Amino acid sequence: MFMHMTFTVAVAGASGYAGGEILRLLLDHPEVRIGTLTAHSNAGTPLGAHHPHLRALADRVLEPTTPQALAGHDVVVLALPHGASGQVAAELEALGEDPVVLDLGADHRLVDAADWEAYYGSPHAGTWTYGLPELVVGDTHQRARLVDARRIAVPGCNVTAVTLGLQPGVAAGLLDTTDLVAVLAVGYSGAGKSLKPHLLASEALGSAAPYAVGGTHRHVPEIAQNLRSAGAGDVRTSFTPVLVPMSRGILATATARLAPGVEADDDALREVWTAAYADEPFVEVLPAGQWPTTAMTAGANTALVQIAHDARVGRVVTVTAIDNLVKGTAGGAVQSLNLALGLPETLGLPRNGVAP
Ligand SMILES: NC(=O)C1=CN([C@@H]2O[C@H](COP(=O)(O)OP(=O)(O)OC[C@H]3O[C@@H](n4cnc5c(N)ncnc54)[C@H](OP(=O)(O)O)[C@@H]3O)[C@@H](O)[C@H]2O)C=CC1
Ligand SMILES: CC(=O)N[C@@H](CCC(=O)OP(=O)(O)O)C(=O)O
Repeated sequence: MFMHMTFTVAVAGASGYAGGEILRLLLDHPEVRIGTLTAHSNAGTPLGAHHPHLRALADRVLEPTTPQALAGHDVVVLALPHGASGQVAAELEALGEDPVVLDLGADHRLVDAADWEAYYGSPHAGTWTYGLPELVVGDTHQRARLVDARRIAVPGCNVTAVTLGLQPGVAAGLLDTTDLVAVLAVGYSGAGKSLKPHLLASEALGSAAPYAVGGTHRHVPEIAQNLRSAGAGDVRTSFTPVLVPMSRGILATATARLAPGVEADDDALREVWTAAYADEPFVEVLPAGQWPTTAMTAGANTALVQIAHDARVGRVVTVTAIDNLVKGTAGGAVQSLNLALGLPETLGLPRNGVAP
């Protein structure tokens, strides 16, 4: 049993998609009181102008994102563009504040500063405790490190899907990680709420569009970092995201050759994946023959996984569906926050999607 306590949570970037989604979840979280909400260009406007579905907070006026506005809370959520979150976190610390800070952006995810500089082209802000409880770390899981953590770097949404799909096979030594191929169907909310001409409905509806092709996507080093944590040596991933006309969701198809000398059929693979996630509240391997869809995970903090062996080409095929805004961002953040605060990991988090 845990002691009931109320934690005050400030959300920076509350006008955006990730900020709005964590507010949706926190409004139904029994141990949380929502404190200051901030924005940037939309400071001074009411939250209801940006998230009409969050009716209980409709009249809350967004303050400018300053360390002073975020001070005095138990928890601060940074739902800001990368670069901005590192700066705000440093300013908050300079003020002598030590809340639990969740960075939903990329600034504190990577361990290797050279990786950061190569993919983001700016100085590295530092490395925080990585917020993927299910990540395999040697003989244990990342959740052990999240208990009592004060600074949490929430993973990228594409990374979450690819990591959860491949990780059991990597941890069991079944996969050749030097030849990974990941192709993802990605919903538009992943790109954030700010106006981008190629995301206008007139451009995007009825069309599928690849982006960050040819190994340039910023999630490539983060995937490698996670799979190395799970036991891989060299990790090489061909990573291609494809925007598809849906507002939420990621369907990640990640494939790999079996490691030299390993033989496995569908049933053997399913046994490994199922055992790996048997105790996970938010990762499910579907029954044989059933494949994940994004609709099955919409609104839920659940990742759905299926595996097959394509014997003709000698590749293991994993398919993983998540809601980018829930398990891929805000839900994963609340899951890690629960661990950091000593609360049950599943508190306030939906497991079932809203399909159709
Ligand atoms: N969307 C997703 O599926 C995912 C997002 N993330 C990460 O979460 C973070 C937020 O993303 P998302 O909500 O989608 O983005 P949005 O564009 O929807 O929201 C961005 C938020 O940050 C504020 N903001 C913009 N520029 C600045 C600045 N220079 N300084 C301070 N605040 C600023 C905006 O305020 P205003 O409205 O006032 O301009 C807005 O509140 C990003 O780092 C993103 O990479 C991670 C995983 C998935
Ligand atoms: C559709 C779209 O653009 N999606 C984003 C995913 C958002 C995310 O995870 O971003 P960060 O790692 O920067 O936090 C992308 O692929 O970059």
